[in-house]
Amino acid sequence: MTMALDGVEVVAGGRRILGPVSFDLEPGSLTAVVGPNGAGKSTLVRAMSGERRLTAGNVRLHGEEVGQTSPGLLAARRAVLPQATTIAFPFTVFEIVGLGLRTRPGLTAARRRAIVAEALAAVDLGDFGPRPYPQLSGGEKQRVQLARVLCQIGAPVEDGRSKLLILDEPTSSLDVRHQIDVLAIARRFADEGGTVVAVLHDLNLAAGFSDRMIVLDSGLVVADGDPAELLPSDVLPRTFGAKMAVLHPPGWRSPVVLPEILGRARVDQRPRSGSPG
Ligand SMILES: Nc1ncnc2c1ncn2[C@@H]1O[C@H](COP(=O)(O)OP(=O)(O)OP(=O)(O)O)[C@@H](O)[C@H]1O
Repeated sequence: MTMALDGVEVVAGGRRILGPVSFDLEPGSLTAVVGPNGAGKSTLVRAMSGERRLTAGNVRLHGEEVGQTSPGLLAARRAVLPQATTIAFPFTVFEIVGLGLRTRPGLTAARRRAIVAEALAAVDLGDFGPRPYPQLSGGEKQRVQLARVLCQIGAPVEDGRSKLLILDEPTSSLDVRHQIDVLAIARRFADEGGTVVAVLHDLNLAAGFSDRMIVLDSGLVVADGDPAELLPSDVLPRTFGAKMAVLHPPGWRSPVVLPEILGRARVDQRPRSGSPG
């Protein structure tokens, strides 16, 4: 087991915003965390990464409590792509991505350059190294941050331990092709023995790339299972308060869901019979 959460609770502003939550993450898996705005998804991933102090319970990474693990050791075993990263200084893309390698001392300068170049190529930013980071678009910045995280984490498995990649809305600023590219990188990391947990708002992307979907609502896990089974169930419409149409494209691994309003919108926009125009 890579990570174990046991009775995790977080209280903030006088109310419990997460928990109690208990589950395990296994090597070789990609778990999608979905849920409405304010459900506690970011709080959960920050608790998992050791960035958020727990009010109760514990989070163990390979048996060691993350709250008790040194920052250096944590950085070598898990990497976190946060929801937003603000960097105002005119660092180049090379410099930002290279920051990920601070946790991997002992590499030669040539090796560091090669790793950074490889990570940039993986996120389709092969030519972006010399560019000033603040000038990039939102989606380009998000992919630079993923490259930094990939540099930090290195191989999916080291010393027999599965490394943990924690991604908070990694596709929020990305076009459809780059959404798929980024989740394919995460999928590959899991297929090679790493462990991935990703907060995603796109339920179809979540179902397409994950082996397991955890649905969070009001700080609690309301469903946890195979996305192909969860998508057609009543859990998602109930949790999100949105009617959903379930489609089963022939040959697809998982069904897809669409908000029902999409099917009606064009009809509703047509002029009513008898109305002017
Ligand atoms: N420090 C804090 N003090 C008080 N309330 C907080 C604090 N941090 C988070 N919250 C509240 O806890 C709830 C969960 O926040 P969180 O950011 O984890 O939600 P989320 O599921 O990631 O939402 P989104 O989809 O909008 O990103 C929200 O209602 C938020 O307002």
